[in-house]
Amino acid sequence: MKKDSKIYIAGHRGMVGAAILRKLKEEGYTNFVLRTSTDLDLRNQNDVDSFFKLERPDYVFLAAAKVGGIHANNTFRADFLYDNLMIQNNVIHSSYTHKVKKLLFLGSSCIYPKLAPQPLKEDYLLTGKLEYTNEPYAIAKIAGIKLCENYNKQYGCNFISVMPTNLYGPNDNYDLQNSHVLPALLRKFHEAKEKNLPFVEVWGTGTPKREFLHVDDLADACYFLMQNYDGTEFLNIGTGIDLSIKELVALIQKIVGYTGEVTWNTDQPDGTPRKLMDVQKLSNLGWKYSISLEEGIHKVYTQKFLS
Ligand SMILES: NC(=O)C1=CN([C@@H]2O[C@H](COP(=O)(O)OP(=O)(O)OC[C@H]3O[C@@H](n4cnc5c(N)ncnc54)[C@H](OP(=O)(O)O)[C@@H]3O)[C@@H](O)[C@H]2O)C=CC1
Ligand SMILES: C[C@H]1O[C@H](OP(=O)(O)OP(=O)(O)OC[C@H]2O[C@@H](n3cnc4c(=O)[nH]c(N)nc43)[C@H](O)[C@@H]2O)[C@@H](O)[C@@H](O)C1=O
Repeated sequence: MKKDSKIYIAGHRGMVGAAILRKLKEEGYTNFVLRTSTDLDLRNQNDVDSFFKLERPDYVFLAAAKVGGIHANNTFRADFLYDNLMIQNNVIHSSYTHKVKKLLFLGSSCIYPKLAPQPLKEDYLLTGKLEYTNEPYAIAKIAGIKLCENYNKQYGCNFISVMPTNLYGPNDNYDLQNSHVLPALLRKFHEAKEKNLPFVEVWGTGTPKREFLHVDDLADACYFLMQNYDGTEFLNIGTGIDLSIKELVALIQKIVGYTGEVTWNTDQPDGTPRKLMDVQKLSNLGWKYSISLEEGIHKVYTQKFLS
C-alpha cells in the first residue's frame, strides 16, 4: 500500500475496524473511505456496488460483521448467518468487480471443529462438526474464506483471510447479554466493586479455555500481512497462549480489586471446550504479538472504567 492509496475500512467504528484505522493513521496513511452502517448497509447488494463504483478503493479491510458472544450467537442464529453472508458476499464480489488491488477478510477461530486437536492448525478446517452455539456464524466465516480463495483461483484476485482468536481492547462491546466474556467480566466485577455487591455471576462451568489477543496487536498483524503476505492460505492470528475461564475470572478479579464471591450459572453454555490457535505460520512470516494479557487487561480496564 502506498501512502496515498485509497483504503476502505468496512466496519471502521467497530473494535477491530477502529484499531486498523488507528494503526494506518500511525503509519502515515491519510486517504480513507469510511461509511457507517447507517450510511451504507452492506447487506444491500446494489448499494454496495454503487458505493464501490463511486469510491473505487485500492485496498479493503473487511472488518464489518454481525459480532457477539456465545449468548448472542446462540440467540440470533439466523441473523448471524444471514447478515454475515450478505456483508461478505457483497463486499468481496464488489471488490472483484471494481478491481480492488487487495482485500483482507476477517474470519474467526470458531471456524474450526469443536473437538479438533489443539493447538488448532489451519489444515483442521472442515474436518469435523462445529460447536452448536456459534455454528451459523462459523459457517458464514467459512463461506467468506472459500469466497476469497475461489475469487483468487478463478479471477486472479488478491483476497487474503485471517482467523483471529478472541479479541479485546478499546471500543469493545460491554453489553452484558451480547458481549464476549472478557468485556462482560470487566464490567460485572467493576460494577460489583462500585456497588459493593456480595457476588458476581459468571456463566458456564469455568472449565473452557480461551486465548485472547489485544486488538492493537491484531491491527498490527493485519497491517503486516496486507504489506507482506500474498499467499493463498488463510492464517491464524493469536498469542498461542490460553487460560481457563476460571483463571480469567481470578485475573480480572485481582485487576479490578473485587473481594466478593463468584457464582457459576451453568444454565449458560460453555461452548467450545478449547480453541487455542497454532500461530506457527504467522510466526514463520516474522510476526509476533506484543501486548501480554495482564498488561492488556490493565490498559483496557483503566481506559474504560477509571478514566
Ligand atoms: N471481537 C472478537 O473477539 C473477534 C472479532 N472477529 C472479527 O473481527 C471483525 C470485527 O469484529 P468487531 O470489531 O469485534 O465487531 P464490532 O461489533 O465491534 O464492529 C462490527 C462493525 O460492523 C459494522 N456492521 C455490522 N453490520 C453492518 C451492516 N449491515 N452494514 C454495514 N456495517 C455493518 C458495524 O458498523 P456501525 O458501527 O457503523 O454500525 C461495526 O462497526 C468481524 O469480522 C469479527 O467476526 C474475529 C475474532 C474475534
Ligand atoms: C470470538 C468468539 O466468541 C464467541 O465464542 P466464545 O469464545 O465461546 O464466546 P464468549 O467470549 O461469549 O464465551 C467464552 C466463554 O466464557 C464464558 N463466560 C463466563 N461468563 C460470561 C459472561 O458473562 N459473558 C460471556 N459472553 N461469556 C461468559 C462462556 O460461558 C464461555 O464458556 C463466538 O462469537 C465465536 O463465534 C467466536 O468467534
